[in-house]
Amino acid sequence: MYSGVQFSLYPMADDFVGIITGALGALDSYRDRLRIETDDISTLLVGPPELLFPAMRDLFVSVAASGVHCVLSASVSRGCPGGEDQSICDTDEPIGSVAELPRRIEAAVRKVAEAPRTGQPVAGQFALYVLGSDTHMPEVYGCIELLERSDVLDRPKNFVTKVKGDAGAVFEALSETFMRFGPSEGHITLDITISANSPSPGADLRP
Ligand SMILES: Cc1ncc(C[n+]2csc(CCO)c2C)c(N)n1
Repeated sequence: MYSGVQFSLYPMADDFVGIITGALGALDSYRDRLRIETDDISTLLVGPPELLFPAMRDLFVSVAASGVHCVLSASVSRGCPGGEDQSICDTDEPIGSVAELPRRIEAAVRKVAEAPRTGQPVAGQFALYVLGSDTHMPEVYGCIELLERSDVLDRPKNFVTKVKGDAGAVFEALSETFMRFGPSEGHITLDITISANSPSPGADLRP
């Protein structure tokens, strides 16, 4: 199954080139397991689905820890038809609807509870899109139940769900959403925005 992400980091700082280039160094420990390609718009990660969010978390937290206001925008995809290079995406993890929804939510809640915390608060919003499926809403509501039970749900908004909390919990909840919801063989995508250190009133409150 082809899985990967195109993501961009936007640090609101004069030295954005140095910050982005330095942040990409945080991916070095993943380079043997992920195909990584950077261009002027974004960085591509292709590889096992369980590595995509830890890699983005490490990169994002490495920048956010400096206090700079930064935003990460990501389009994550698995099961995209026609993808080449699938063997690098091999995984032993259970993917998608291999069990009834309540069991998958339980397993995901446990994983988020066990995820290491980073001490870095983040806010974000995302949408889960289950493509080519007429039973997508239970999967979306299941994912929102996971967020609520993991204490990272902020609130629903038009077209997206808002999340907040420690980066460790938020990235793990998004990873679990990617791994456990939607059909096992089908195509799903997540459209994600994560922010840290925003000067907006009420943003990023310590969880
Ligand atoms: C994760 C990530 N990858 C690529 C870019 C695109 N980009 C914008 S400025 C810059 C540095 C100068 O080359 C690069 C690579 C991004 N913003 N974030």
